[in-house]
Amino acid sequence: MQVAVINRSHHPLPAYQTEHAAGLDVRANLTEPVTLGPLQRALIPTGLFLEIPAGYEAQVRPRSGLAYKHGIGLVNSPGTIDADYRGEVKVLLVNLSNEEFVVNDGERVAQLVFARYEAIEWQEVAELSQTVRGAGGYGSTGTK
Ligand SMILES: O=c1ccn([C@H]2C[C@H](O)[C@@H](COP(=O)(O)OP(=O)(O)OP(=O)(O)O)O2)c(=O)[nH]1
Repeated sequence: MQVAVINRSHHPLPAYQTEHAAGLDVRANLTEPVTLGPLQRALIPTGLFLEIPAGYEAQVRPRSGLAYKHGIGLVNSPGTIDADYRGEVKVLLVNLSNEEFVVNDGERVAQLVFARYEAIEWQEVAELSQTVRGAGGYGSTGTK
């Protein structure tokens, strides 16, 4: 699938790192570093502007390396880039550790996964079909 992109960052376009990688790592496009104290959040610009084909979205997902090594996550995980969005893709980072973290220019802060979605129409009804699960959830099937 081809996706139109304007790259106003000073970094190359995101690229798949391995043959079957689902995500394209996106880099912070910063004029100066951003320091995140414990539990602080910041909207990190990427310099990327997309035109995603109708029927698709881009999910902004966290990177496990940043999460594991530094406790850095996304506030709105996963973020959603709509097909009709023409603004800059931004990454809403949060520091979940108890130490400062500095986001430097070029840091790979998240990954973009492109995915199909279905637009639905509501069919309002009085009752839903019966199932074994019924309304059970939140661990209702056991303790492990
Ligand atoms: O991590 C994100 C999430 C969203 N967006 C952009 C693209 C998306 O299409 C738009 C709106 O996102 P969303 O629908 O999550 O925001 P909202 O809070 O519902 O605001 P709006 O009323 O603008 O839809 O913001 C990003 O750049 N990064």
